[in-house]
Amino acid sequence: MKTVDNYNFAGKKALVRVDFNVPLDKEYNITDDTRIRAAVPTIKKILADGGAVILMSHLGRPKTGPEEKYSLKHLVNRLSAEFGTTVKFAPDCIGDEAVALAQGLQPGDILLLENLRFYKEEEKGDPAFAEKLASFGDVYVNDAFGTAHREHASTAVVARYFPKDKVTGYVMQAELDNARRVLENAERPYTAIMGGAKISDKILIIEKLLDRVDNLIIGGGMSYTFVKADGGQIGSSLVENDKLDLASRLIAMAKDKGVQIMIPVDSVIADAFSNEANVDTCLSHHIPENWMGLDIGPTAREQYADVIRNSKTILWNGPMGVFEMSNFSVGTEFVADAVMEATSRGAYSLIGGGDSAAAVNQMGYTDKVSYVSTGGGALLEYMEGKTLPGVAAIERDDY
Ligand SMILES: Nc1ncnc2c1ncn2[C@@H]1O[C@H](COP(=O)(O)OP(=O)(O)O)[C@@H](O)[C@H]1O
Ligand SMILES: O=C(OP(=O)(O)O)[C@H](O)COP(=O)(O)O
Repeated sequence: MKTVDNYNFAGKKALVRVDFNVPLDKEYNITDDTRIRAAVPTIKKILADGGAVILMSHLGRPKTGPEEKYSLKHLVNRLSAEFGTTVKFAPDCIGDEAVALAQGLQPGDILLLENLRFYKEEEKGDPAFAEKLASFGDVYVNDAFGTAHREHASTAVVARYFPKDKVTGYVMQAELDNARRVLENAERPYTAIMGGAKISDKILIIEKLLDRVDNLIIGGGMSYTFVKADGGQIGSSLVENDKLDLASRLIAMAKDKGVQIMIPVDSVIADAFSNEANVDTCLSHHIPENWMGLDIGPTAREQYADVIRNSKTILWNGPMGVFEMSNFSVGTEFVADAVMEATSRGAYSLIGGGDSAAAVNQMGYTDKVSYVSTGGGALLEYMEGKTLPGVAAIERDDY
């Protein structure tokens, strides 16, 4: 492996792709800094060698250019405090100002570039955009495990401009080492728990996981696409209508493969997406019009906890409900409790994803599970046996 440990950064400018896609509240305070803390050792290694660091990341999923709530400037104070230096900020990730700031960097300096996704070229993997980013550094470091499943300009394409000087960081190495252990040696019963809101990304992964797991537990916003596909009435719950056929096929496929697929029998419902909304409980197949499922219900909780407690390997990505709101956090807490209990009895529990890590931290369980990964989708894709583009771009000489 080409890693930061085998590279001397003295006198070099390191272009470091990190995953600083952290949750922010309405006042733009960081509500969970797991991904920032994770990136610190790599940055410190570069600085200790006598290098300078140019940090680049995305934040959220901006659709049409710059937006205040997706600005990485909200992270500057946190980073400056962490490193005991004033972290410089380029308010545009490319262009004259960024060029001048990068050129002026001295050993020990840190520059943070504005959100790469303010340019559509980032997600398109545009080579000209990647080349502009590449011009800032002498060496490319990819430490963004959470985004390693994306073949974007900054996560993969940029590596082409550093044929000899490209390495992975400590986050990437630790994550891959840990995930590989589970991938190659999962004790049974093996249970995957999937939830959250990124349905179209994660539903595709289920098919591959069906070849590996004994139980597949579905919760969170993803549930209602399955409930609707199964003929249920889901009110105004989150749904991806173009994935209904796929959801039906997955239910049938699980039966064929002898995998127990679990969809929440009941849900906590609300008449608005708010903690102040009216709240009730009902069967997930009979959610009234204009009400939405925002958490798994009391029966589903018990059923899920039962299966989890009896598992020997647990892979969990995505909260069971809108855990950020106290009225809809019980399902996630229940599942977290069961994961913790199974772990204390010797199971290996791997929990991944920005929001999932935040949920586990919020409950104080981080040290009571086997490993908390900074990646959600990336972890799942790796666990289905895929080569991650962000890793391939570093490892392959011909990328
Ligand atoms: N039933 C639901 N309806 C709408 N959103 C939900 C529901 N359940 C969970 N969510 C939201 O899903 C988000 C996390 O999804 P996701 O990004 O897929 O997870 P992770 O970041 O852990 O990979 C959380 O913000 C949570 O509020
Ligand atoms: O938060 C992330 O992934 P996750 O929600 O799967 O944990 C990563 O930063 C990737 O973000 P993306 O799914 O918008 O490419």
